[in-house]
Amino acid sequence: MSHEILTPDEMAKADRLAIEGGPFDGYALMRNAGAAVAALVLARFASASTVHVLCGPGNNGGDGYVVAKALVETGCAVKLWAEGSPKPGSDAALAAADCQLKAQPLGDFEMKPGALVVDALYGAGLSKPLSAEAGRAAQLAADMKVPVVSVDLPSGLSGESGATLGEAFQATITVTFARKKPGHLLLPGRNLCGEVVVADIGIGDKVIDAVGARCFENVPALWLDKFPMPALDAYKYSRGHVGVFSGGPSATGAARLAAMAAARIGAGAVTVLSPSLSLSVNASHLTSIMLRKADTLEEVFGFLDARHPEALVYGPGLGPEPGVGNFLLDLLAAAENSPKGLVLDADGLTSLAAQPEALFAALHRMGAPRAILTPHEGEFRRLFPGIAEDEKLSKLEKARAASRLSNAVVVYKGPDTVIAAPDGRAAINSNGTPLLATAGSGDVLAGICAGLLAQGMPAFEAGCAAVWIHADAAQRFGPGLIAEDLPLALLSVLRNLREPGALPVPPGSLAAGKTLS
Ligand SMILES: NC(=O)C1=CN([C@@H]2O[C@H](COP(=O)(O)OP(=O)(O)OC[C@H]3O[C@@H](n4cnc5c(N)ncnc54)[C@H](OP(=O)(O)O)[C@@H]3O)[C@@H](O)[C@H]2O)[C@@H](O)CC1
Ligand SMILES: Nc1ncnc2c1ncn2[C@@H]1O[C@H](COP(=O)(O)OP(=O)(O)O)[C@@H](O)[C@H]1O
Ligand SMILES: [K+]
Repeated sequence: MSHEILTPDEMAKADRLAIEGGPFDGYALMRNAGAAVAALVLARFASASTVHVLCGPGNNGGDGYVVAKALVETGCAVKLWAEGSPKPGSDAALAAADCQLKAQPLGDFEMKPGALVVDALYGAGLSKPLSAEAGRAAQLAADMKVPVVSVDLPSGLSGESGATLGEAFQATITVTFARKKPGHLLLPGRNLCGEVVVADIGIGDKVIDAVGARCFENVPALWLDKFPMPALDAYKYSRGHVGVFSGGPSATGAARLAAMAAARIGAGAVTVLSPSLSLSVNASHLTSIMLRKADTLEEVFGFLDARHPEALVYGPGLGPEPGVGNFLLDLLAAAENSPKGLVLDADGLTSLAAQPEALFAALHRMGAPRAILTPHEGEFRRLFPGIAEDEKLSKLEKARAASRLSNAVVVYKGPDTVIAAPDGRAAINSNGTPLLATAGSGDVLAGICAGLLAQGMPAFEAGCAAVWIHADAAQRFGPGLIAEDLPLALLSVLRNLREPGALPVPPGSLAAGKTLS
């Protein structure tokens, strides 16, 4: 795998293990890193009039000295500006000594239009806000609109959290090493990095495996081998049955969006469970989706006993009243009726904000994580106030803590959606698009999650796949997208995922692209 995401501590461990295992020592890794940045500068910015390399006192600065030396040797005009000087005996000190250019103090930094800035001030070791001089340099680069190549991370950005400690550089391209860090994908970091290029500096996959990272960029390779394929002898119920709870007469659309999405992602049967007052409005809008009256718990149990749905969607359009939450708790308390899979979204989360412990206890009683919670920022804050308010935690750590607490897969939504499992695995999504910021798109996501759960996909992989597919569908549809468009836009995503060779076809299954007609 190459989509692990390493925290700065994990990267430091990789660095240590790589040096112990050879063949590269620390300075050789630094030379490889600097050479990769210099090669990118030459490939992308050959016409820059002058390359200004800004070096800090640590190893990030060490990389900068290597870049400056390599560029001078190819004939580039290079100026070197330094804040502090490397510790004697460090790799960075070796790099500074090997660099023939004399550094000027960063406080005097100036440049002309047409230049390029290589930002090698601070990377993984950022420990405090940028100094006034470094902040001024970042501002000058922004004001003069010169391109900035940041080494490892834009200086001022935390690689751990994606947050800034005061001022930060706005990079055009960030060159990082071996693997991405959370700060490259979490906001606002993702915006500050520009394009992220991962350079191989000789830290092999075995070393990365030994680090044991449990966070990944959410790419199809993470879940494709668990993606459901209908067996040749499939029938509608064996392909998975999803039940979606509908709201009252003026709030039924959300459930239908979820239901359509569950069907489009491949569930063989979908039933909308509707209060009697909403039956006629639901009936007038549903065709292949089934409809069943469910005013009382007994009626819901009747459906569960008769139809054994593999997954339920509870929340969209139900209303935030505590009674909505109590209904769910009563449903979950009846162990023999406990659904195999559950997606809790929107009002299903908000209605339990006054008694989250009761929900978490019920989810723990369900055993292996079979629930997916899909809170947006506000819902997360309501359900997990203690975690949400902890400013020391990144979005990644918050999602992980919430997942452990609730024994559910948590899909913490937003432009940088994080999916976390109680066992510590997590994924950060990077194909999100602001086109998804449209009413009802979350309901569609809940339906995709449930459709995948119902087809037997494990909860973590189902959450990851749903988030990626949802965003890919929006990208493919393009501007003008509204939530109603998303279920149909899934077709193009699915077709692409199922291209011959993209998915393993289990024996006895339909070959990719074939239909049963
Ligand atoms: N890991 C790897 O595999 C490889 C890593 N490599 C490179 O190493 C980089 C990490 O190096 P690093 O650990 O030396 O940290 P770095 O970012 O240079 O800063 C530390 C120094 O800066 C100081 N300092 C911090 N913030 C400050 C501020 N705002 N204002 C002023 N000072 C501040 C801090 O001071 P202190 O906190 O100790 O007071 C310390 O002196 C990594 O990003 C990558 O580029 C490559 O060579 C290839 C292999
Ligand atoms: N700027 C954005 N970039 C990427 N994804 C976004 C952005 N804004 C919203 N989304 C996604 O759109 C969906 C919105 O869900 P939600 O807030 O529950 O909306 P609704 O309740 O209207 O359905 C989520 O999947 C969220 O991650
Ligand atoms: K940097």
